[in-house]
Parts: sequence; C-alpha cells; structure tokens
Amino acid sequence: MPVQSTQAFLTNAAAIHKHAMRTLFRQLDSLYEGAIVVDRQGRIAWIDDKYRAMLGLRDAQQALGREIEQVIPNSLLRDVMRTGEPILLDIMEFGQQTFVVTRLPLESDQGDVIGAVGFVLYEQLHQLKPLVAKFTALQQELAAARRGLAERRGAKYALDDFVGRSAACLEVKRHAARAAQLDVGVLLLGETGTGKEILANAIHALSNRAAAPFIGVNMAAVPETLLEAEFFGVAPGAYTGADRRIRDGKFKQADGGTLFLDEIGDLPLTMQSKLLRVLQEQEFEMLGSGKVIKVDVRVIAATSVDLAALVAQGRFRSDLYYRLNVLQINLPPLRDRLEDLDVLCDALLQQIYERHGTRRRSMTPPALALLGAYRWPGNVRELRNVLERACILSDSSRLSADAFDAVLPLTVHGHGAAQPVRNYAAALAEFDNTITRNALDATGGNVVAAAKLLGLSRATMYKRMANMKNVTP
Ligand SMILES: Nc1ncnc2c1ncn2[C@@H]1O[C@H](COP(=O)(O)OP(=O)(O)OP(=O)(O)O)[C@@H](O)[C@H]1O
Repeated sequence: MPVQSTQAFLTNAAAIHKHAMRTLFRQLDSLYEGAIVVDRQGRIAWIDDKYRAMLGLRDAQQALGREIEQVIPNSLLRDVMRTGEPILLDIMEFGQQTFVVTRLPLESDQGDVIGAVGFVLYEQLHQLKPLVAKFTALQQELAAARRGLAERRGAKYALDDFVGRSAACLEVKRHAARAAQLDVGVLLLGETGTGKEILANAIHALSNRAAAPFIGVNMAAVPETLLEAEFFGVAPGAYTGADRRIRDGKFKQADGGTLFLDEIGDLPLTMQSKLLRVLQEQEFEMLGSGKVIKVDVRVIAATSVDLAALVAQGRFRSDLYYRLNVLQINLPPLRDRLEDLDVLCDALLQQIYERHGTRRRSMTPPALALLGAYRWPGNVRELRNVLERACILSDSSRLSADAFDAVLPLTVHGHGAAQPVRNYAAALAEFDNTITRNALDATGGNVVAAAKLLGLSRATMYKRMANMKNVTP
C-alpha cells in the first residue's frame, strides 16, 4: 500500500475497526467446529448442524427449547450470562470428547444480556492437542492421587486388630462397638501403646462415617504456634511466607468423617476454647480468609494423662472435657491383662513376619513366662518392639527365653550380680542413658511418648538423647 493511503487508512480508526470485525467474523465462521445459542433462561435457541452432529443428536428438534445442561452437562453458558463476562478459551469435556470452546454473552442494543453463544473451535483444537493431552494426563493423575489420599485417609484398623480376649479387652471392644453406633464425642483413656489409635480407627470403621476420611492429629507433636493452622487451614497469602495455595486444615479434611485428637491433654488453653466453639457450632474460619466453613465432623479424643485432674487444676476447660467425654473408654495397660500375652505375641509375630518376610516364629512357654514378669511401661507397642528385636537376633523359629536376654530391659532380669564401685558422674550418666534408651525402646522410638513416660519435657528428652549419642560409641 502506498505511504499516502496507508496513513489515511491508519488515521481512520473507525474504518480499521469495522474492517477488523468483518475479517474476524469471516475467519471465525470458517474456524469453529460448531456453535450454539441459549436464551436468557438458559434454553437452547439455536444450534448448528456441525455441533448437533458432534453431540450425536439426530435433528435440531432434539435440542431446541431444552435446558442447556440437559444436552451439554458441563456447559458454562449460564455462568457467562450471569457474569456478563466472556470465557474466551476453555477446555470442556463432553463424554469421552474434549472440546476447546469460546463462550460469549449476547447483548441487546441497550446492553442487557439476552443470551449467550458458544463456539467449539476446531483449528485450535488441532494446535492445542499437546495441551489437551497434558490436561487430560494431569486430570487422570489428580483423580488417582485423590483416590490414593481417600484410601490413606480411611480407617487403617478394624476392631479385630485390637487383639485380646481377656475380660477387660472384651469390655473395651463392646464399648467401642457401641460408640460406633452413636454419633457422640468419645474419650479414650489409656497409657501410651495401649491401642488408643487402633480403637479410634475401629470405631470410625464401624460407624456410618466409615466411607468418609479418618484424620488424626497429635496435640503433643504439633508446636503450639502451628496448631491453629493445622486445625483450620490457611488461606493463600494469609501471612508472610504462607503458601500461595489454600492449605486445608484437619477439620476440613475430616469433613463428613472422624477427627482423632491424640494427646488431647496437651492442647493449650487458648486452643481449647477455639476447639470447643467448632465442636458446638460445627463451623470455623480458615486463617486469613474470614470465610466461615461449615463441617460435619465427629471427634474422638485420646489421652494418656489424667484429664479429670487437669480439669481440677484449671489446666483443661471443663466444658470441653464434658463435650469430648460423652462416652469414655478405658484401655487397660498390658500388665493388667497379661492373659492376653500369648494371643498378642501370636498376632504381633504374624505382623512382623508379614512385614519383614522372614521365617514364622512362635513363643516357647519359658519365653512367655519371662515376658509375663515384665511391667511393660510402653504396653503393646513395647511388646511389639521387643518381639521385633528378638526376631532379628535369633535364628530359631521357636523363640526361647534366651532370645529375650539382650532385648528386655534390665529390670526383668534383676540386678543379681554385685556392681563394681564407680565414679558417681559416670554412673549417673549411664543411668540417664539406660532409662532414656529404655523409654525410647518402650515407645518404639516415639520421642514425644518417651518424654511422657519419663515425665520430661520434649526439649529435655532431646537433650538426653544428644548426651546419649556423646557417651555411647
Ligand atoms: N490391642 C492391641 N492389639 C494389637 N496391637 C496393639 C494393641 N494395642 C497396641 N497395639 C500395637 O501397639 C502400637 C501402638 O498402638 P497405638 O498407637 O494404637 O497406641 P496408643 O495408645 O494410641 O499410643 P500413644 O498414646 O503413644 O499414641 C500399634 O501399632 C500396635 O502395633
């Protein structure tokens, strides 16, 4: 184009616009693979033959006048009318097919939205194929991850996993089965390693919430400053360093299911009132969002401390205590149900065999008698740990009392031999090491539980462990 006329053309903005629109519409007409129009009520007012054929409709009459979603379930044309905003490029699924679509609102001369038009683009579909393939693959991955998460979030144990046939154990199981029928707060009381988590899982699995998630939080393991975020989640950018994505809290994750609050006695007072509010109202605010989220969650709490004593000392809110304690189940320590030792050993040895794939083992009567003489401060968890180590150290398929010599803490063997006179500091350090190691053994390496057993804070426990490393080669 000569310079003169180009300039004339460029200065005439209205002409350019008109020309561009004519070109666009001419091209669009040959670009799209199908088109559909809905009226203000979201009913199909017009559909072209190409779109009709893609949707598998015999004639236009099968579509005209019907609600758009009845014909195209994933249509967003109604949203376009509601917002008045176009959706210029989107991927829409229709059965097994994936369409790349454009949606525009239709306006009257007065600017009122009177309907919407949707196009399926076709040239672009070809060009966007790698993108569509990636989108489909990502969607499949997401679905698989969601399925995996749901499985992992479900109950890990059933009532049969709570092993024992003593009267005390059967009583516990009877209470648990009853608790499953009632949608009320349950409080599980028992020393560390008595199976509180197993029982909480089992109650969930037997309840009519079984298909929904079972989510656990250990109050002793989450630092006080993080508890609120852990419970209620964090909105994107709620504070400096917060994730740009929403992080759901445990209440949201457990929606429809059961939330297991382990070591509830460690819940700080400030969080106790917040927890009480959620339990009463079944709603909470996600941190940094101000949005109220409604949930339907059943809470099972557990503790190894005397919660009633904490209430008496004013360290645990009595109203929260009553709310959690509608039904109480007391789990007996292992030393009070030693008649279960043989069935427990059988079940645990079977688990060890399944996990490690080594040979099947059984117990000799003297070995059982030796285990029966021990006090088991770490309860069934400690028993499992002791059996596991005996299996590693012994080649025999029948575990004799000897197999436990190097495994059981000193107390069970007694201190018969005369002890040499030693330097006081060295003896004290050795004593510290021994009880620290014993507590860790008793709890299967669980530092929080071991600190509890010794009546130490977590920080002191870590200090002891560090010292232990310094002394022990
Ligand atoms: N009744 C039981 N039957 C079979 N195994 C059990 C039983 N009780 C406990 N265990 C074993 O002990 C381990 C610890 O159990 P669990 O975590 O349920 O105890 P807990 O009371 O919740 O302990 P903590 O108070 O330390 O959290 C389990 O992994 C399981 O191997």
